[in-house]
Amino acid sequence: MAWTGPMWAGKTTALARSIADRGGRWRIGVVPWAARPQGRDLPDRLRGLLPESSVQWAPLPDDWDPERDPEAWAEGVDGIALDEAQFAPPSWLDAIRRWRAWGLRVHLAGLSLDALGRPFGTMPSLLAAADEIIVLHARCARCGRPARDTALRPGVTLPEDGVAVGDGDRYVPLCPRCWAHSAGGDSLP
Ligand SMILES: Nc1ncnc2c1ncn2[C@@H]1O[C@H](COP(=O)(O)OP(=O)(O)O)[C@@H](O)[C@H]1O
Ligand SMILES: Cc1cn([C@H]2C[C@H](O)[C@@H](COP(=O)(O)O)O2)c(=O)[nH]c1=O
Repeated sequence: MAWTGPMWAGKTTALARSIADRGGRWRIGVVPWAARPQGRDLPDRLRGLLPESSVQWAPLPDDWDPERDPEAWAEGVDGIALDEAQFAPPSWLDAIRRWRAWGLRVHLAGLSLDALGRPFGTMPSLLAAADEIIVLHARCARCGRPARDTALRPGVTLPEDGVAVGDGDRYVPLCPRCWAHSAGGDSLP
């Protein structure tokens, strides 16, 4: 199951809620350290959203890559969850198929598009293989309508690979109309 949408859409919150609703023992995936948002410890943040009693934690180490040993990480857990899945290595796709075949639940949350509207990292492939996808919306920072996209703040640029960790200092959620205006310089009708 996968949750996507722009930044501030509530993806992390929905992921945490889904784990709490299911209960059991979960491993929470951590994207490679280098790509993690500075100052935001994702497992801790997820843990803070979950009632301690309903979930047993088995966090993955920072440098974990499922290609190395998917069996080891499936052992003793009912599910595997990953936040910021756009940063996951491509080997997640194969590992997820195996985990599912072994009867594990796999829950993911991440950005499908970068701030230039391009498919972002591994997330589009992970969505293509998902059994269920929920697209969440934030609130457009310009007009308040439902926001499907994340845009760059004026004067901020994005590297070619689309990766620039950050928060409201770099990004804003926008509705399709305001995003087109901001990205293409279209005038609003
Ligand atoms: N423009 C916005 N639209 C919607 N939510 C926002 C906005 N700005 C801040 N928020 C806050 O962000 C929270 C979403 O947090 P989170 O679950 O971390 O989302 P995501 O993982 O999608 O970035 C909301 O509960 C809301 O309080
Ligand atoms: C749009 C966009 C985002 N990022 C980074 C910025 C944040 O560190 C994460 C997204 O976090 P969230 O949980 O969805 O709020 O991704 C990026 O690197 N490139 C982009 O284009």
